[in-house]
Amino acid sequence: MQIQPSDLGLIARAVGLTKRYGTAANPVTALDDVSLGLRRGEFTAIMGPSGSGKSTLMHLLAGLDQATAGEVWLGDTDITRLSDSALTVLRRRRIGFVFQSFNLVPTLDIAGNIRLPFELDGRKPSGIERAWIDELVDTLGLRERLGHRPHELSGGQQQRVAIARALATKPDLVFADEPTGNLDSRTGREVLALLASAASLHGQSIAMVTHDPIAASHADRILYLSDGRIVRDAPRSAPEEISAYMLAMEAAA
Ligand SMILES: Nc1ncnc2c1ncn2[C@@H]1O[C@H](COP(=O)(O)OP(=O)(O)OP(=O)(O)O)[C@@H](O)[C@H]1O
Repeated sequence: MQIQPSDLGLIARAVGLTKRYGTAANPVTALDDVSLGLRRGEFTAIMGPSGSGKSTLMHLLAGLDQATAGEVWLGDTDITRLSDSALTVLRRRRIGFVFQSFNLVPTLDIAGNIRLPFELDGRKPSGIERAWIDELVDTLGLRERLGHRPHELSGGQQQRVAIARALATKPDLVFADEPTGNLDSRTGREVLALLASAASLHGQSIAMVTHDPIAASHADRILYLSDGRIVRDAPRSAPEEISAYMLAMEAAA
């Protein structure tokens, strides 16, 4: 019997993932034969110097970009073989995104933006889902802002709306690109605690790209990338240790 990734408790898996840009004469290998598994309920930080391939890895795992070679599995589905429309549905139902360019809809108010994933899926939130959205809105301090439009909010507040929207449907997998980048340290800590509890309490898998050793210290696992390869797969670590490793990587580059 063939072992399926879901049997191993893996929510996502990359096998021999490679991404090249540029021309044959002048190729850039952004990701070089990367294999990894993301476990159910695990909060993973992805770190590495600028240009090491972090965003490329996240985009490929989320099916937002096509690999040059290799496979990406979400549960039992090889998403590199899905049609665009099947991929869109799978992404909508199972993946949440918190990207730096928030992607909030300017014509919708904050409440509408947070509910958008349900609208796009053609359904209304259930009672339990509404209670969860209320909890997110309160934790993220957005209660007073629900009737406002995105342009009326600060960068940090827009970031928090993007986080509420990404977690609202409790997707299996959440990708976050520098989710605390625009936040003051107190709100940043609250957002990290929220991501950690989404993983530990709700069994969601969180993959977060960050340059911040303090943010990464909240994760269960830290993957370090250098030149498109995973050079270290570490368990939860203290900020000082993460920072020392990052400095050593940058010095060696
Ligand atoms: N569209 C593209 N065309 C050509 N090269 C690209 C493209 N996107 C990324 N690259 C290259 O691929 C490599 C990895 O880029 P990537 O954005 O994944 O790095 P990163 O680790 O996320 O960097 P940063 O921390 O600066 O955001 C870099 O050398 C980058 O210049």
